Amino acid sequence: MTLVAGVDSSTQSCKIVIVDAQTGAMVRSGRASHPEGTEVDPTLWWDALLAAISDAGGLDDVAALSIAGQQHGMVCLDEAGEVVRPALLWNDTRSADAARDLIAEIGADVWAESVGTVPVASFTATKLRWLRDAEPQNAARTAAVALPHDYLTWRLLGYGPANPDLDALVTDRSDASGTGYWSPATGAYRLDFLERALGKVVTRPRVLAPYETAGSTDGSIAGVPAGIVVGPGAGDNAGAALGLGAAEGDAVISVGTSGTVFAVVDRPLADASGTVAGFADASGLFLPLVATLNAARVIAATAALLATELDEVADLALSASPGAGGVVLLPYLEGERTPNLPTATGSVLGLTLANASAANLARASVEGMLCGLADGLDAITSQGVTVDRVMMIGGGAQSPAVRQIAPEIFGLPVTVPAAEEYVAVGAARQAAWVLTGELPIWAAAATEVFTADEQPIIRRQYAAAQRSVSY
Ligand SMILES: Nc1ncnc2c1ncn2[C@@H]1O[C@H](COP(=O)(O)OP(=O)(O)O)[C@@H](O)[C@H]1O
Ligand SMILES: O=C(CO)[C@@H](O)[C@H](O)COP(=O)(O)O
Repeated sequence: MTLVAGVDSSTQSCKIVIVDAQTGAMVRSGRASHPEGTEVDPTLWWDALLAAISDAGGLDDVAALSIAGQQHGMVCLDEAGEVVRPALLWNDTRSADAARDLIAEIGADVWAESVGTVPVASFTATKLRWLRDAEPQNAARTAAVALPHDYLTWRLLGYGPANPDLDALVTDRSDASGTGYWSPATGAYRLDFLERALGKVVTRPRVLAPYETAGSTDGSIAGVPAGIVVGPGAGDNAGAALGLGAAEGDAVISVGTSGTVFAVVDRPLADASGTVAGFADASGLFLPLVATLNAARVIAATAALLATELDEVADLALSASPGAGGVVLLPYLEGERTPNLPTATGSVLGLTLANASAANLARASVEGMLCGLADGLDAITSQGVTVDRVMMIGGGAQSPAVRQIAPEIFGLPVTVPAAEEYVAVGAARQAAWVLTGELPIWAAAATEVFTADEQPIIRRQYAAAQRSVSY
């Protein structure tokens, strides 16, 4: 049996799966935690990757490996291969003003036509503009900019401070498309956009084709044997699409640290409103995507508010009626990206003596979080993307309340595949593709389908609450 490995270096943790390259059957897995915060030293992600590999029993019998990861994070390297400053993550909103400036300079429509996206604080380009203005000494020291998964791939291939070849950095289409200076439509960097953001052009990772090899491990890293073929990797959402085998007609909703809604389509999208990001996918196609900053952790925050556990929040939420008796939670606990409200905070509205209960607050938190994703799904279909099936993944999809309430809000059945690390599975599938030259067809995961009558009151009162709050 030939084994391949896939990694998901996500916001909260690093996960690795080791599977049979031919069938995708799980053999073993491992994980390690990431530090909290919206800026993180990338060397700690590297430490977590090595810890996850060890937790999974090592790579001695693994033939190929790919790394997928959280998108957009700004990893700045100097000429010596040292990290210049902690990486700003996708959910760090300090570059909101930089996003506004970049749009003002050339116009949202030019951004969308040129690179498929309109700047928001999440994207790498806006973080680079922030660096240029706020930390010019660090901008001056920056010789290369990479994304989280690019940095890990580079380190895995034996590069780093001891072997600082910045020209050896590689990435893939899906993650490159989240920078704001690479075009999914042309497959080329817009160096003028990179220069506009950072004030200079620096080394950036070479963009590999979906099944092009990045190289092989060289045996220089303790715990990583020589000769493992390394794939180009992917952004985490594109990795999940590959892991699920998402096809035309499928919309995937991920309830992880971020909330995302995305679909695989055969043409690049350019939404000048900025709501839908016209990303590339990991198979050579395209991945229109809407992201929110507030998803699974809204439920965790509600558990903290109610001084209880996640399971109890779900039980409470399911004990309340649709609409939570009129209580609405606008879940902007980390600011928000869609809608673009980087400085917003969360609000609870509609409280009365009659409805003020733990059950209604629990339901309102699940409803509010899902309403943001339902708005995202609408934005994607309004771009002409056909959706026949909604699939829901991510840690938050393990909540019985999220599963059962989602169809009331989406107005569609919601398919939840068996709990699995689909980003890491997608990376493993890519590794098998790179190894064999053929994208393997793996059996689809078992699924559970959740249905419910649509409850229009939920989105109606959520929309009214949004209109009533000014930011
Ligand atoms: N049963 C559950 N109910 C609600 N949230 C959950 C449940 N299980 C896991 N989560 C949440 O899912 C999140 C992790 O999901 P995951 O998809 O791995 O995120 P990421 O990939 O962004 O790190 C955590 O915030 C965790 O609290
Ligand atoms: O910013 C985006 C997508 O544009 C996020 O989806 C990040 O890629 C983080 O992913 P998770 O850690 O939540 O999986």
